[in-house]
Amino acid sequence: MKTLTLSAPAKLNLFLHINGRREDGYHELETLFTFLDFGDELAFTLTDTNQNIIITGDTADIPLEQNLIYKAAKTLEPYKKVTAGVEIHLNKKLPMGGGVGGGSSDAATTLLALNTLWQCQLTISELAKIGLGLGADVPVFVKGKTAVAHGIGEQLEPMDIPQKWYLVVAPPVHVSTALIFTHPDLPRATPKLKNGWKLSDTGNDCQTLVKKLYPEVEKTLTWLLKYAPTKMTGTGACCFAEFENREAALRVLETLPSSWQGFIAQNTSESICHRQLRAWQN
Ligand SMILES: C[C@](O)(CO)[C@H](O)COP(=O)(O)OP(=O)(O)OC[C@H]1O[C@@H](n2ccc(N)nc2=O)[C@H](O)[C@@H]1O
Ligand SMILES: Nc1ncnc2c1ncn2[C@@H]1O[C@H](COP(=O)(O)OP(=O)(O)OP(=O)(O)O)[C@@H](O)[C@H]1O
Repeated sequence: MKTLTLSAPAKLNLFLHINGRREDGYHELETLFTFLDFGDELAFTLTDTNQNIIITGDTADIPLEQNLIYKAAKTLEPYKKVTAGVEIHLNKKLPMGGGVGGGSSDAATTLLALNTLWQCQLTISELAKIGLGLGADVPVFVKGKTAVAHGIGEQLEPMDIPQKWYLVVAPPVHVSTALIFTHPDLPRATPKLKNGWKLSDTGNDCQTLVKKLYPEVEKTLTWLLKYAPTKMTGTGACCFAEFENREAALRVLETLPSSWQGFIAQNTSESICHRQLRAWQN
């Protein structure tokens, strides 16, 4: 059996507005998702042992039952049309809980890969619906197109945006998404954008609160802003600065303080996972 190796790319929220809070505690969002050509790598190999889902690689810190890769595979099990288990090897490159959606992207890549390998024959829309049960950010990775999202992040309107280079910096702090979304000081009443909006008029509604609670995030934003337009992604802690070309981004990466981790990448209108999966199928 051949091994199917796919990326689980990072996402950036190029803006993130919170428009309201729903009765179930989730928030109504308006956010622009794009994908980066950098991410985790997952290798899928079918095994003879039915009912068996084995995860190897960089998963040591995550209990199996909570691992989004495992959860995604378990969710697809009832749909499989072949008698086979799977071994999934994870090469983790994205900071965990960093706002770049690493866990959600791993889950989406797992759904897409196993839908093919296990011949589940689910459509992308059906997979996205299943993915929403794993996390608000999973559907956008399943659909794999740069998009403005509404609802809790699942109503997606694909959008063409220019390709840029990004320097993404992960300060050494972990921000809990749930903590930010339950905080009394989070602004929750940004109006929906009107037609003709410009990216320069948008922001991240979580940023002021996260800066206050995590001074390392404030330091990172202040440092990056010396070089380029900068925002935080998701609920942090990662921050990204936007550049017109690779060389400019690389020059700033080379001067990054040593306690911060960073990488540079380009945004892609389609997730690289989708491109790789198509190439494998043909
Ligand atoms: C903020 C974003 O990162 C933007 O991309 C995401 O919407 C978060 O997506 P995620 O990590 O997949 O979120 P989930 O795992 O579904 O939810 C984590 C926690 O975030 C809060 N949450 C998440 C999404 C949303 N629209 N409203 C929320 O209030 C909920 O309190 C939930 O307990
Ligand atoms: N395979 C996985 N990779 C990363 N995190 C995982 C995975 N499985 C479960 N998790 C859990 O999910 C949490 C959130 O992970 P993730 O990296 O998606 O956060 P994030 O980048 O902040 O995403 P978001 O922007 O969607 O909030 C982690 O703290 C971790 O405990």
